[in-house]
Amino acid sequence: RNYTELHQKIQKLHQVYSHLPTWLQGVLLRNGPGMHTIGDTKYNHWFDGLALLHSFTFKNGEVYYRSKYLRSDTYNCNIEANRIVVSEFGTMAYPDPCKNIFAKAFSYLSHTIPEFTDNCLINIMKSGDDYYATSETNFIRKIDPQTLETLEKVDYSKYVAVNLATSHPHYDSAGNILNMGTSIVDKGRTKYLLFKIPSSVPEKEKKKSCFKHMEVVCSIPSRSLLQPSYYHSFGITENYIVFIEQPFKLDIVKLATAYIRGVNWASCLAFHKEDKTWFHFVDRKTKKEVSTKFYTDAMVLYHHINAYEEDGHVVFDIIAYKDNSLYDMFYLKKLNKDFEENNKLTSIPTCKRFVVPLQYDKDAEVGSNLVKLPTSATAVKEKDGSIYCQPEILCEGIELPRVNYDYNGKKYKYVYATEVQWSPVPTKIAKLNVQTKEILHWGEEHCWPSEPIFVPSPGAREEDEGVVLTCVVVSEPNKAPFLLILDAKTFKELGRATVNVEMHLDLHGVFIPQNDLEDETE
Ligand SMILES: CC1=C(/C=C/C(C)=C/C=C/C(C)=C/C=O)C(C)(C)CCC1
Ligand SMILES: [Fe+2]
Repeated sequence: RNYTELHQKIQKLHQVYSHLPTWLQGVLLRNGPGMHTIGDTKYNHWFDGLALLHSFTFKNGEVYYRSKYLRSDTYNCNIEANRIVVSEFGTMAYPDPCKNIFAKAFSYLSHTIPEFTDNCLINIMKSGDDYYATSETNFIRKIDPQTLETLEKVDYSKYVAVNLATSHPHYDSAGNILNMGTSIVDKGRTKYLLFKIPSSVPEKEKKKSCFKHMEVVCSIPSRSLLQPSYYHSFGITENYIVFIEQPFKLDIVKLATAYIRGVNWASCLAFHKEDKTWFHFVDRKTKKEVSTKFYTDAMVLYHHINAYEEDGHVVFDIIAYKDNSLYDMFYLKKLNKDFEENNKLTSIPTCKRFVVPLQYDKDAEVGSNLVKLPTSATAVKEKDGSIYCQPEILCEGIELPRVNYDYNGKKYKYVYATEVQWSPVPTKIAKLNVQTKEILHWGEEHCWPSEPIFVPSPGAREEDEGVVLTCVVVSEPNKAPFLLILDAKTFKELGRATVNVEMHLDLHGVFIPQNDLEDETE
């Protein structure tokens, strides 16, 4: 395969047309796995693919498309060797020992933690005026949001003791990043760290990066020292951080010996269906964890939707599964032509609301439900003082949820998400009203829409005043993919911009308003 040729093709700008609201100016920037074959080698899992960034630029009523592979160290090493030389989630690979920056992986006998990949394929994070491609290892990669060029690599572990970090950070009202990571360096003290990256540095230290000012906000010890939980996101409210310690766990001993055993990282993750799922609430002001033990049954979740406080309760909405079959669905050998028939999810994504009474009557009787809000979610006091929570089901079959971020941490109404049935590929997008459970849909035959992103209109007064953007891949041959713009209120189409090149199925992204972009030099 001639990669040089492919790169040239995808770097070309493609002008496309549509009728758009005039205020919609900026860049929709998205990330996801793009290249799964290198030379004669193939990745095993969809989440392994080399990151491919793509963007839609809205400028004076026109839309321009471009895409570019993230030039990570992983990408460069693989392309140079013309084979996969860096391990990913579902593929174990062995480096060229002599000319490789991943040489540390070879000294695995003396290091517990292998050197991870910087193939940041999951999401985009905003740090001050800068943008980073993110994944779940200790590396993030700065990118230029306009040219999609790859810039410096940042190693979180140089600043705080994390080996893994989520690709779904949160932002406070001042634009500071709040993220969580797991520290497995010191096996006796495995813990989850909540850390903060300031949005700017003091004027006199202008040469320093925001990362030099990173700080640990608090740490939560792992229930199991050798098996910390895996987590893909977390929630925040005005006063609390919501962290779910699920029984889908990473086995540190397995991780440390994966290279010698020749197995992938995915095999170091296991779902313990007999365990419980523990909820942690950290007070953002005092940085102390709420001491009451709140738990629910075993489950697996990737995405938090939103969380807020109401009358002494923390309400949080998530997308949960009965088991970890989701990860298994994305093995590429299963994603063949007949996957829609052959690859049924054994557990459907379910949108669940938990309502947790942080301030409850301490004299309440054992066995009583402590939830005082109108919901079918319960929280029952047990003999030992712990509280067993059961959710209210909001709906089934949605994934890749997004909300109007101005309502993040606050009482809210709307979730925008993709809709999946019993297959991992979304066929519709949905707008769910979490208060009434009413749902609006958009779908068209052979269309596979991406995570929908809500963009508020200027001066919007209502939560759903704005547009929803989704990239649509068309499964029918010779039909072009497109960007779809929906009115967020009605879910009616406002326009579409057709792309004349192939477009890949992606994961997550951001919309960057024109005002947040540095002036373009044409
Ligand atoms: C490389 C690597 C990892 C990669 C995880 C990835 C790539 C997860 C992707 C998750 C997605 C896309 C979820 C969507 O809901 C681990 C297991 C953290 C740990 C070891 C090293
Ligand atoms: Fe995600």
